[in-house]
Amino acid sequence: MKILFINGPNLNFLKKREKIYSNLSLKNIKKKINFYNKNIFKINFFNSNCEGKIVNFIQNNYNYDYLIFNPGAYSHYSLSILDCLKIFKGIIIELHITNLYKREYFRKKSLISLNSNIIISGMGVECYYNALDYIIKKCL
Ligand SMILES: O=C1C[C@@](O)(C(=O)O)C[C@@H](O)[C@@H]1O
Repeated sequence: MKILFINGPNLNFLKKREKIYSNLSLKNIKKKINFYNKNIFKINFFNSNCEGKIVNFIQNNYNYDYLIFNPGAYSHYSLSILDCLKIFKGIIIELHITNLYKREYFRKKSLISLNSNIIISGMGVECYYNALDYIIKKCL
């Protein structure tokens, strides 16, 4: 099973951001997730603060089985990422550490969700591990 694991802008600064996000860094999360890598799945990690780089990465790997994706602020306005997700062949799991519905009005709508199969929002950083657990259970 081949999984893309993408984080969008400012998630590389997770630990330094507002308290609502996490006291773990993205590096720590990746370390934990690496347990699943090779042992169970082939996971391809990517994070970027640049919209075009995210689009390129998805295009180059459009035939993966799953995409676990926290698009960060791009969730709310990136048509180019939405368009590019339409060519992605696998299942798209969109993640948000915070509960978007409890936040500012401009965060309540995710454009990306138009093309997501699953959305997890408000579970904290546990959402990353839960997305992987979901995939494991689907494979049983
Ligand atoms: O960068 C982020 C993180 C986020 O996607 C989340 O994980 O809760 C929510 C977005 O609104 C925000 O811009």
